[in-house]
Amino acid sequence: MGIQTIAIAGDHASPELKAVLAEQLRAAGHTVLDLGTNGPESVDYPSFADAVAAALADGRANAGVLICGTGIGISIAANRHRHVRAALCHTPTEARLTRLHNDANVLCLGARTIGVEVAKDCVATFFTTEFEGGRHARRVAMLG
Ligand SMILES: O=C(CO)[C@H](O)[C@H](O)[C@H](O)COP(=O)(O)O
Repeated sequence: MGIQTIAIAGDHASPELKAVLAEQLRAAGHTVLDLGTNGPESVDYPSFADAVAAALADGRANAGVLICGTGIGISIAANRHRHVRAALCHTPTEARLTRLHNDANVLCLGARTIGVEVAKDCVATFFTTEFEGGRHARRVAMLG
């Protein structure tokens, strides 16, 4: 994917993992736009999906990472936005294939469902894998 400006956000399940992943992304040379949340207070995941979607829409970021407890709610919310292709990944294989086949622009992770090392591997794979194009470009275009 090359060096990106990456918007990262999540709900109250996310801050610890988010901090680790933000540091990983910065160490890899990316610019990180942290859109919260940064504390343990209970918040609502759709707001954070909307914040990353807005950053992608207005050009403040080229890609995103979203985290909630399972990654499910925040991926549902993110995919309500037509310009977002958010992929919930539990393995680096899924992270690789969603970049190759779906040109996913937002990686979703579950802070309560995968370990930090697997999450880091998913991030590393997602942001170093290029979209394959070809037959997959036709299908991605059909997503609207
Ligand atoms: O949306 C979710 C389920 O797909 C996330 O896991 C949320 O983080 C979770 O629902 C938050 O639950 P909590 O009991 O309010 O911490």
